[in-house]
Amino acid sequence: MMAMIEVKHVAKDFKKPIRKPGIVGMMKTLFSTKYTITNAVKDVSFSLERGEIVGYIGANGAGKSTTIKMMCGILTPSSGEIMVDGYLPYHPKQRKEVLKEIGVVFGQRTQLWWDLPLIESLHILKAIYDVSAADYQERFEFLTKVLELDPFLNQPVRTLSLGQRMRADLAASLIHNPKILFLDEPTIGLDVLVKDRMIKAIKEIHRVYNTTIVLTTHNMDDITDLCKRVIILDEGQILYDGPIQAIKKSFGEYRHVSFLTKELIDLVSLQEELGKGIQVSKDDGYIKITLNMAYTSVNQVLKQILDNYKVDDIKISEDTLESIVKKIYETKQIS
Ligand SMILES: Nc1ncnc2c1ncn2[C@@H]1O[C@H](COP(=O)(O)OP(=O)(O)OP(=O)(O)O)[C@@H](O)[C@H]1O
Repeated sequence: MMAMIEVKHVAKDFKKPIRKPGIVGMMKTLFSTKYTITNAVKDVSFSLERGEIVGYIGANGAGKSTTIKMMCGILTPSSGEIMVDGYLPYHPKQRKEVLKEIGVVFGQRTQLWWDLPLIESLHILKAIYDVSAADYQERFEFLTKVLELDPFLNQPVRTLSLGQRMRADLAASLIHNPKILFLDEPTIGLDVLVKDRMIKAIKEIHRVYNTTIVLTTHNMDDITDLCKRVIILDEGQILYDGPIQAIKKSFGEYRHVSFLTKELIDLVSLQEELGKGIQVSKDDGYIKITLNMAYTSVNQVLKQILDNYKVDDIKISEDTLESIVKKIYETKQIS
């Protein structure tokens, strides 16, 4: 079966003339042949099957938006090839076909007509995408329900709150029932409640339409809630592509036991007492023990603490995806 998205050895370089200061410099810049080259994306390959949801993550400037823009046909790769449902998105003759297949939400800016009521924007999109009346009605009802658009359908987009605007944008990106949805920071700036509703709606859309979704975000909760697979990008290259569970496994062999006691504790001797694979530190009044499960167990550590100290409070935690990903960015490697 053909993959829904196939990215093959794609690279993208941006060429920018080196600017010289002042008006004379500006004139010189115009005729200059000197450039700086940014290799925003270097040799990236992956493929997505129909209905997959993948988290495309990486630090600022890693090349995420550049990849998304190439998959949407806004930018052309410097080398390599991208196929979206069998079409080249940046090919002038195939662009139109690809646009029918994709929906895009850029959290940072709206795609809607600012002064028009949402309902009118949806009507315009219906005409642009040539959606039949029956299809439009079915999707409109579904989207109005899952995204709770009713209260503000008749308001101009510029008067919407950020949460309402994001929901409106998501509805607009889906009115032509695309097979693929690109979400670039869809929950940026949203409060926890609104964010949760947005995530729920995306899940429901995926359940009903089996949409292939590429999600770019800095919010690891979104990734954990929505994706089974992540692609981690670093300086234009893929550092990891696989199940979230596997990263958690390879980095998640650490547990943290934190306890509160009134007793005076010498951290160095505590560390020696507890043995191999243990690190002891202070954390907000608590004594924090980080243990490597390859050497010891939470049970063992708990027993030692409770046998030896009078404990007022105790907490056990594991690394969150957030802290694991931070470690991966820092060490730039994955075991
Ligand atoms: N049009 C452009 N012209 C020149 N350089 C660009 C252009 N677009 C992006 N870049 C550069 O390419 C690199 C990758 O940028 P990109 O926007 O893809 O990163 P990102 O992973 O989406 O980052 P962020 O999380 O900050 O959105 C950056 O160094 C950026 O400055």
